[in-house]
Amino acid sequence: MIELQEIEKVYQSKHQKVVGVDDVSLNVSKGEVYGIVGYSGAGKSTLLRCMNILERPTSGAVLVDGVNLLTLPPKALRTARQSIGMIFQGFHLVASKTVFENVSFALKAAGIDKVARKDRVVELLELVGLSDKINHYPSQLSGGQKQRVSIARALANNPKVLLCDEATSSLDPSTTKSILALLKKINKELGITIVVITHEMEVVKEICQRCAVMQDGRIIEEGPVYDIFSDPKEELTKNFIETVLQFSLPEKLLESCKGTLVKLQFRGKLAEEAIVSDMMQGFRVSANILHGKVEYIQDAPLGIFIMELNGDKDEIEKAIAYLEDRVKQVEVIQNGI
Ligand SMILES: Nc1ncnc2c1ncn2[C@@H]1O[C@H](COP(=O)(O)OP(=O)(O)OP(=O)(O)O)[C@@H](O)[C@H]1O
Repeated sequence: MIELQEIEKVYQSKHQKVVGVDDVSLNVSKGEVYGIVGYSGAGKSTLLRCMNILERPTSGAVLVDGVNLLTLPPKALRTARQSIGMIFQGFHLVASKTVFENVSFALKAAGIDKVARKDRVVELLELVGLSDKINHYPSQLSGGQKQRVSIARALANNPKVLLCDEATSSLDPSTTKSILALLKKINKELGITIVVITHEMEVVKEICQRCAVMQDGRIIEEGPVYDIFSDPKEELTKNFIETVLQFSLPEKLLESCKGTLVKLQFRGKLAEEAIVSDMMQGFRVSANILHGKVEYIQDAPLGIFIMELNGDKDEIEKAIAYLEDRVKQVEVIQNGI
Protein backbone atom coordinates (compact mmCIF):
# COMPACT_ATOMS: atom_id res chain seq x y z
CA MET A 1 0.00 0.00 0.00
CA ILE A 2 2.86 2.35 0.87
CA GLU A 3 6.26 1.91 -0.68
CA LEU A 4 9.11 4.20 0.20
CA GLN A 5 12.13 3.92 -2.04
CA GLU A 6 15.47 5.32 -0.93
CA ILE A 7 13.93 8.34 0.79
CA GLU A 8 16.31 11.08 1.79
CA LYS A 9 15.32 14.37 3.42
CA VAL A 10 17.98 17.00 3.88
CA TYR A 11 17.36 20.33 5.60
CA GLN A 12 19.79 22.83 4.24
CA SER A 13 20.15 26.22 5.85
CA LYS A 14 22.78 28.88 5.25
CA HIS A 15 25.12 27.50 7.87
CA GLN A 16 24.30 23.85 8.24
CA LYS A 17 22.93 20.75 6.65
CA VAL A 18 20.74 18.36 8.67
CA VAL A 19 19.86 14.94 7.32
CA GLY A 20 16.38 14.18 8.71
CA VAL A 21 15.87 10.93 6.83
CA ASP A 22 18.78 9.02 5.39
CA ASP A 23 18.16 6.48 2.62
CA VAL A 24 15.03 4.78 3.97
CA SER A 25 13.18 2.13 1.98
CA LEU A 26 10.19 0.31 3.39
CA ASN A 27 6.93 -1.36 2.45
CA VAL A 28 3.68 -1.18 4.37
CA SER A 29 1.21 -3.82 3.19
CA LYS A 30 -2.46 -3.17 2.57
CA GLY A 31 -4.51 -3.61 5.74
CA GLU A 32 -1.63 -3.82 8.19
CA VAL A 33 -0.75 -1.68 11.20
CA TYR A 34 2.89 -0.68 10.90
CA GLY A 35 4.89 0.99 13.66
CA ILE A 36 7.95 3.21 13.44
CA VAL A 37 9.70 3.61 16.76
CA GLY A 38 12.65 5.76 17.77
CA TYR A 39 13.81 8.40 20.19
CA SER A 40 13.33 12.11 19.67
CA GLY A 41 15.18 13.37 16.61
CA ALA A 42 15.43 9.93 14.98
CA GLY A 43 13.52 11.14 11.94
CA LYS A 44 10.13 9.48 12.53
CA SER A 45 7.97 12.58 11.99
CA THR A 46 9.92 13.60 8.92
CA LEU A 47 9.55 10.11 7.45
CA LEU A 48 5.82 10.00 8.21
CA ARG A 49 5.30 13.43 6.68
CA CYS A 50 7.10 12.23 3.55
CA MET A 51 4.37 9.58 3.16
CA ASN A 52 1.73 12.20 2.32
CA ILE A 53 4.20 14.80 1.01
CA LEU A 54 3.58 17.22 3.86
CA GLU A 55 7.35 17.08 3.63
CA ARG A 56 8.82 16.70 0.14
CA PRO A 57 11.72 14.25 0.17
CA THR A 58 15.00 15.54 -1.24
CA SER A 59 15.25 12.32 -3.21
CA GLY A 60 13.56 8.93 -3.50
CA ALA A 61 10.05 7.79 -4.42
CA VAL A 62 6.81 7.61 -2.40
CA LEU A 63 4.31 5.16 -3.84
CA VAL A 64 0.84 5.00 -2.30
CA ASP A 65 -1.41 2.38 -3.83
CA GLY A 66 1.02 2.15 -6.75
CA VAL A 67 1.10 5.91 -7.54
CA ASN A 68 4.32 7.88 -7.09
CA LEU A 69 3.05 10.97 -5.27
CA LEU A 70 6.19 12.92 -6.13
CA THR A 71 5.37 12.89 -9.83
CA LEU A 72 1.81 14.24 -9.44
CA PRO A 73 0.89 17.80 -10.37
CA PRO A 74 -0.52 19.87 -7.44
CA LYS A 75 -4.23 19.23 -8.11
CA ALA A 76 -3.79 15.46 -8.51
CA LEU A 77 -1.63 15.43 -5.37
CA ARG A 78 -4.39 17.18 -3.40
CA THR A 79 -6.87 14.51 -4.56
CA ALA A 80 -4.44 11.68 -3.77
CA ARG A 81 -3.93 13.14 -0.29
CA GLN A 82 -7.63 12.70 0.46
CA SER A 83 -6.99 8.98 0.57
CA ILE A 84 -4.39 9.52 3.33
CA GLY A 85 -5.77 10.64 6.69
CA MET A 86 -3.51 11.93 9.43
CA ILE A 87 -3.78 12.50 13.18
CA PHE A 88 -1.36 14.31 15.46
CA GLN A 89 -0.18 14.36 19.05
CA GLY A 90 -1.62 17.90 19.46
CA PHE A 91 -4.97 17.01 17.76
CA HIS A 92 -4.92 20.17 15.54
CA LEU A 93 -8.62 20.96 16.06
CA VAL A 94 -9.99 24.44 15.36
CA ALA A 95 -10.81 25.86 18.78
CA SER A 96 -13.55 28.21 17.57
CA LYS A 97 -15.47 25.44 15.77
CA THR A 98 -17.74 22.78 17.23
CA VAL A 99 -17.05 19.07 16.95
CA PHE A 100 -19.57 18.94 14.09
CA GLU A 101 -17.85 21.79 12.24
CA ASN A 102 -14.37 20.38 12.78
CA VAL A 103 -15.33 17.08 11.17
CA SER A 104 -17.61 18.61 8.55
CA PHE A 105 -14.85 20.92 7.34
CA ALA A 106 -12.86 18.03 5.85
CA LEU A 107 -15.96 16.95 3.89
CA LYS A 108 -16.67 20.47 2.70
CA ALA A 109 -13.12 20.75 1.41
CA ALA A 110 -13.73 17.58 -0.60
CA GLY A 111 -16.85 19.13 -2.19
CA ILE A 112 -19.50 17.04 -0.34
CA ASP A 113 -22.94 18.70 -0.18
CA LYS A 114 -24.53 19.88 3.06
CA VAL A 115 -27.05 17.06 3.56
CA ALA A 116 -24.51 14.32 2.86
CA ARG A 117 -22.03 16.09 5.17
CA LYS A 118 -24.45 16.01 8.08
CA ASP A 119 -25.19 12.29 7.66
CA ARG A 120 -21.51 11.49 7.37
CA VAL A 121 -20.53 13.48 10.47
CA VAL A 122 -23.23 11.72 12.51
CA GLU A 123 -21.97 8.36 11.25
CA LEU A 124 -18.33 9.22 12.00
CA LEU A 125 -19.06 10.47 15.52
CA GLU A 126 -20.94 7.27 16.20
CA LEU A 127 -17.93 5.28 15.02
CA VAL A 128 -15.59 7.09 17.41
CA GLY A 129 -18.09 7.06 20.29
CA LEU A 130 -18.74 10.81 20.50
CA SER A 131 -22.32 11.22 19.27
CA ASP A 132 -23.27 13.13 22.41
CA LYS A 133 -20.55 15.76 21.90
CA ILE A 134 -21.57 16.91 18.43
CA ASN A 135 -22.19 20.53 19.51
CA HIS A 136 -19.32 20.81 21.97
CA TYR A 137 -16.20 22.92 21.43
CA PRO A 138 -12.72 21.37 21.71
CA SER A 139 -12.11 23.20 25.00
CA GLN A 140 -15.01 21.24 26.51
CA LEU A 141 -13.42 17.88 25.65
CA SER A 142 -10.79 15.71 27.31
CA GLY A 143 -7.58 14.83 25.45
CA GLY A 144 -8.92 11.41 24.51
CA GLN A 145 -12.16 12.91 23.21
CA LYS A 146 -10.21 15.48 21.17
CA GLN A 147 -8.20 12.69 19.61
CA ARG A 148 -11.47 10.89 18.76
CA VAL A 149 -12.69 14.01 16.96
CA SER A 150 -9.47 14.23 15.01
CA ILE A 151 -9.78 10.54 14.10
CA ALA A 152 -13.35 11.16 12.87
CA ARG A 153 -12.06 14.10 10.81
CA ALA A 154 -9.21 12.03 9.38
CA LEU A 155 -11.64 9.29 8.33
CA ALA A 156 -14.21 11.68 6.82
CA ASN A 157 -13.23 11.11 3.21
CA ASN A 158 -12.83 7.32 3.48
CA PRO A 159 -9.02 7.22 3.35
CA LYS A 160 -7.13 4.06 2.50
CA VAL A 161 -4.34 5.00 4.88
CA LEU A 162 -4.24 6.62 8.31
CA LEU A 163 -0.96 8.16 9.48
CA CYS A 164 -0.65 8.63 13.25
CA ASP A 165 2.00 11.06 14.50
CA GLU A 166 2.57 10.25 18.19
CA ALA A 167 -1.22 10.10 18.50
CA THR A 168 -1.26 8.86 22.09
CA SER A 169 1.88 10.52 23.47
CA SER A 170 0.02 13.23 25.38
CA LEU A 171 -2.63 10.88 26.79
CA ASP A 172 -2.70 8.98 30.08
CA PRO A 173 -2.27 5.18 29.97
CA SER A 174 -5.94 4.25 30.13
CA THR A 175 -6.98 6.84 27.51
CA THR A 176 -4.07 5.61 25.38
CA LYS A 177 -5.48 2.09 25.59
CA SER A 178 -8.92 3.22 24.49
CA ILE A 179 -7.54 5.21 21.53
CA LEU A 180 -5.39 2.23 20.50
CA ALA A 181 -8.48 0.00 20.71
CA LEU A 182 -10.30 2.45 18.43
CA LEU A 183 -7.43 2.39 15.93
CA LYS A 184 -7.49 -1.40 16.01
CA LYS A 185 -11.23 -1.38 15.33
CA ILE A 186 -10.80 1.06 12.42
CA ASN A 187 -8.10 -1.18 10.97
CA LYS A 188 -10.17 -4.37 11.35
CA GLU A 189 -13.62 -3.12 10.44
CA LEU A 190 -12.78 -0.57 7.76
CA GLY A 191 -9.64 -2.29 6.44
CA ILE A 192 -7.65 0.96 6.66
CA THR A 193 -3.87 0.62 6.57
CA ILE A 194 -2.36 2.38 9.59
CA VAL A 195 1.14 3.71 10.16
CA VAL A 196 1.99 4.87 13.67
CA ILE A 197 5.11 6.63 14.81
CA THR A 198 5.87 6.53 18.49
CA HIS A 199 8.58 6.45 21.11
CA GLU A 200 6.48 4.04 23.17
CA MET A 201 7.14 0.35 22.50
CA GLU A 202 3.93 -0.46 24.35
CA VAL A 203 1.99 1.13 21.48
CA VAL A 204 3.83 -1.06 18.98
CA LYS A 205 3.16 -4.15 21.11
CA GLU A 206 -0.51 -3.30 21.42
CA ILE A 207 -1.51 -2.69 17.78
CA CYS A 208 1.27 -3.21 15.23
CA GLN A 209 1.94 -6.30 13.16
CA ARG A 210 5.32 -5.11 11.90
CA CYS A 211 7.62 -2.33 12.97
CA ALA A 212 10.82 -0.50 12.17
CA VAL A 213 13.31 1.02 14.61
CA MET A 214 14.81 4.35 13.56
CA GLN A 215 18.03 6.03 14.65
CA ASP A 216 19.80 9.01 13.10
CA GLY A 217 17.45 9.10 10.14
CA ARG A 218 17.93 5.45 9.27
CA ILE A 219 16.03 2.24 9.84
CA ILE A 220 18.32 0.04 11.88
CA GLU A 221 16.00 -2.93 12.40
CA GLU A 222 12.71 -4.05 10.94
CA GLY A 223 10.39 -7.04 11.10
CA PRO A 224 7.28 -8.68 12.57
CA VAL A 225 6.61 -7.25 16.03
CA TYR A 226 6.77 -10.69 17.66
CA ASP A 227 10.23 -11.34 16.20
CA ILE A 228 11.45 -7.89 17.22
CA PHE A 229 10.27 -8.51 20.79
CA SER A 230 11.54 -12.05 21.09
CA ASP A 231 14.86 -11.64 19.28
CA PRO A 232 15.97 -8.00 19.00
CA LYS A 233 19.33 -7.63 17.26
CA GLU A 234 20.33 -4.01 17.84
CA GLU A 235 21.21 -2.46 21.20
CA LEU A 236 18.68 0.35 20.71
CA THR A 237 15.91 -2.14 19.91
CA LYS A 238 16.82 -4.05 23.08
CA ASN A 239 16.46 -0.83 25.08
CA PHE A 240 13.01 -0.24 23.64
CA ILE A 241 11.94 -3.84 24.34
CA GLU A 242 13.22 -3.55 27.88
CA THR A 243 10.74 -0.70 28.54
CA VAL A 244 7.92 -3.17 28.02
CA LEU A 245 9.33 -6.50 29.12
CA GLN A 246 11.44 -5.16 31.99
CA PHE A 247 13.51 -8.24 32.62
CA SER A 248 16.44 -6.67 34.38
CA LEU A 249 16.98 -7.59 38.02
CA PRO A 250 17.62 -5.13 40.82
CA GLU A 251 21.39 -4.75 41.51
CA LYS A 252 20.89 -5.81 45.13
CA LEU A 253 19.28 -9.09 44.14
CA LEU A 254 22.06 -9.78 41.63
CA GLU A 255 24.73 -9.20 44.31
CA SER A 256 23.10 -11.58 46.73
CA CYS A 257 22.78 -14.40 44.16
CA LYS A 258 25.58 -16.92 44.48
CA GLY A 259 24.24 -19.50 42.01
CA THR A 260 24.21 -19.56 38.21
CA LEU A 261 21.77 -17.04 36.74
CA VAL A 262 20.03 -18.08 33.58
CA LYS A 263 17.61 -16.14 31.43
CA LEU A 264 15.16 -18.16 29.35
CA GLN A 265 12.87 -16.96 26.65
CA PHE A 266 9.98 -19.14 25.56
CA ARG A 267 8.39 -18.41 22.22
CA GLY A 268 4.83 -19.39 21.30
CA LYS A 269 3.61 -22.75 22.57
CA LEU A 270 6.81 -23.29 24.55
CA ALA A 271 5.58 -20.66 27.02
CA GLU A 272 2.86 -23.09 28.05
CA GLU A 273 5.14 -26.13 28.63
CA ALA A 274 6.46 -27.25 32.04
CA ILE A 275 10.11 -27.02 30.95
CA VAL A 276 11.56 -25.81 34.25
CA SER A 277 9.91 -28.53 36.31
CA ASP A 278 10.99 -31.16 33.73
CA MET A 279 14.55 -29.90 34.12
CA MET A 280 14.39 -30.13 37.90
CA GLN A 281 13.15 -33.69 37.70
CA GLY A 282 15.86 -34.67 35.20
CA PHE A 283 18.88 -33.14 36.94
CA ARG A 284 20.07 -32.65 40.51
CA VAL A 285 19.72 -28.89 40.50
CA SER A 286 17.44 -26.52 42.31
CA ALA A 287 15.88 -23.60 40.48
CA ASN A 288 14.87 -20.42 42.18
CA ILE A 289 12.75 -18.27 39.88
CA LEU A 290 13.72 -14.62 40.42
CA HIS A 291 11.66 -13.10 37.70
CA GLY A 292 9.06 -14.45 35.32
CA LYS A 293 6.24 -13.33 33.13
CA VAL A 294 4.35 -14.24 30.03
CA GLU A 295 3.73 -11.25 27.80
CA TYR A 296 1.14 -11.48 25.02
CA ILE A 297 2.17 -9.82 21.78
CA GLN A 298 -0.80 -9.69 19.45
CA ASP A 299 -2.20 -12.74 21.30
CA ALA A 300 1.02 -14.74 20.89
CA PRO A 301 2.69 -15.67 24.19
CA LEU A 302 6.30 -14.77 24.94
CA GLY A 303 7.58 -16.11 28.26
CA ILE A 304 10.63 -14.72 30.03
CA PHE A 305 12.17 -16.23 33.14
CA ILE A 306 15.30 -15.46 35.08
CA MET A 307 16.27 -18.14 37.54
CA GLU A 308 19.10 -19.06 39.83
CA LEU A 309 20.41 -22.60 39.52
CA ASN A 310 22.23 -24.30 42.37
CA GLY A 311 23.89 -27.70 42.44
CA ASP A 312 27.05 -29.47 41.26
CA LYS A 313 28.82 -27.76 38.36
CA ASP A 314 28.35 -30.87 36.18
CA GLU A 315 24.64 -31.10 36.84
CA ILE A 316 24.17 -27.38 36.18
CA GLU A 317 25.98 -27.67 32.85
CA LYS A 318 23.82 -30.63 31.86
CA ALA A 319 20.67 -28.80 32.97
CA ILE A 320 21.63 -25.76 30.88
CA ALA A 321 22.34 -27.95 27.85
CA TYR A 322 18.89 -29.50 28.34
CA LEU A 323 17.29 -26.06 28.48
CA GLU A 324 19.18 -24.94 25.38
CA ASP A 325 17.92 -27.98 23.56
CA ARG A 326 14.29 -27.34 24.47
CA VAL A 327 14.05 -23.56 24.72
CA LYS A 328 16.76 -22.42 22.26
CA GLN A 329 16.95 -18.91 23.76
CA VAL A 330 18.99 -19.41 26.91
CA GLU A 331 21.49 -16.90 28.24
CA VAL A 332 23.75 -17.44 31.23
CA ILE A 333 23.90 -14.00 32.82
CA GLN A 334 26.09 -14.99 35.77
CA ASN A 335 28.16 -18.07 36.43
CA GLY A 336 27.87 -19.65 39.88
CA ILE A 337 30.29 -18.34 42.47
N1 LIG B 1 12.08 21.88 9.35
C1 LIG B 1 13.26 21.43 9.76
N2 LIG B 1 14.41 22.14 9.57
C2 LIG B 1 15.60 21.67 9.96
N3 LIG B 1 15.78 20.49 10.58
C3 LIG B 1 14.70 19.73 10.80
C4 LIG B 1 13.38 20.16 10.42
N4 LIG B 1 12.50 19.18 10.78
C5 LIG B 1 13.22 18.21 11.36
N5 LIG B 1 14.53 18.53 11.38
C6 LIG B 1 15.63 17.69 11.93
O1 LIG B 1 15.51 16.40 11.38
C7 LIG B 1 15.83 15.43 12.37
C8 LIG B 1 14.65 14.48 12.54
O2 LIG B 1 13.56 15.17 13.13
P1 LIG B 1 12.14 14.51 13.38
O3 LIG B 1 11.23 15.55 13.92
O4 LIG B 1 11.71 13.81 12.15
O5 LIG B 1 12.48 13.43 14.49
P2 LIG B 1 11.47 12.58 15.38
O6 LIG B 1 12.04 11.23 15.48
O7 LIG B 1 10.09 12.70 14.83
O8 LIG B 1 11.56 13.31 16.77
P3 LIG B 1 10.39 13.88 17.69
O9 LIG B 1 9.68 12.69 18.23
O10 LIG B 1 11.10 14.68 18.74
O11 LIG B 1 9.53 14.74 16.79
C9 LIG B 1 16.18 16.18 13.62
O12 LIG B 1 17.58 16.33 13.68
C10 LIG B 1 15.53 17.53 13.41
O13 LIG B 1 16.22 18.55 14.11
